[in-house]
Amino acid sequence: MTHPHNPGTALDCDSFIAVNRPASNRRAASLIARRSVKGPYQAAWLVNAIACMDLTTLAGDDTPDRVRRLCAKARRPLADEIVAGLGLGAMPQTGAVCVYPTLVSTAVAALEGSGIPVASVATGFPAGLMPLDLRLAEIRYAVDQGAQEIDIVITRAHVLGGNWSALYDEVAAMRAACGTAHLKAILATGDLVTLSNVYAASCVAMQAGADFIKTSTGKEGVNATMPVGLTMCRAIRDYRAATGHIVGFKPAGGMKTAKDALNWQVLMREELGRDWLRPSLFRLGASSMLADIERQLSHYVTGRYAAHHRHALA
Ligand SMILES: O=C[C@H](O)COP(=O)(O)O
Repeated sequence: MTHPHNPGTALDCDSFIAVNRPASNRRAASLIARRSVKGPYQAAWLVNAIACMDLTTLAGDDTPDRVRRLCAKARRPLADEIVAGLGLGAMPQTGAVCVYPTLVSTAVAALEGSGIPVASVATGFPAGLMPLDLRLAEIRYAVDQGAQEIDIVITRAHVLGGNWSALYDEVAAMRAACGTAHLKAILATGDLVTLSNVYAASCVAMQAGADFIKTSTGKEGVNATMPVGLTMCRAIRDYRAATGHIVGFKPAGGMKTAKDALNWQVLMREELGRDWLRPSLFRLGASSMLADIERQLSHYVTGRYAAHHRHALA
């Protein structure tokens, strides 16, 4: 991740706004309905989605072998004939590989020489219900293992109780524990009830120094949705206007199709502009989206769909 760290600001609860859900739903629906990306443009956007993907495995039965296979896929996400058919000069690579802390060293070794960073979830992922000192120790462990990006989870109770200073202090302490690693703050928006809470939590995470704000762990009942994404993008925009600091966005959880990859990029393009359509400011967190992207690109190149089992992994 080449973008400089977000230095954060003091806590500023006056920056919160009330978010109108029906209006957000309408705007999110119209964004998708109005934009249809076809042909070579679609292929280019799908290749960009690969470059912006945090290729993820966060399952209870993860093993070093699974992580090594995932890392091999991160290095070579497309078959050679697709890369040649698209006329790409080089094999694309994913934006990062995202794993649990105990698998960071395996991923670092498997990605050696590729330049692909390892992201680690931490802070008692996915619920975060652990004493703060243990959550901070987990961050330091993941960084020591070689993680360059840390995906933290926030204490949802701080949001639900409106305890903004506690949320700010928690994220600021996590920011400090990350050292030079980038901090991505998972808001677990499916647990936050209102879009106004999503907006306020976004503001506090950014003020406390988050480099990215991320929707979901993939474990909540509701994961990344467009109205939530819209709300978070508006918070990023407003934070930049107020402070000049630039923060990235990561939708994550439940995204499985190439169409999802296109829709999220349309949201970025429309709400934050072209500058956000790159891995330093945009990531798609997904464990099972790459296969459909590869399938659609294969169709673009060959004119026919390969069987699903041809693109089984990730
Ligand atoms: O951060 C990434 C998510 O945990 C992935 O969620 P997913 O397994 O639903 O794609």
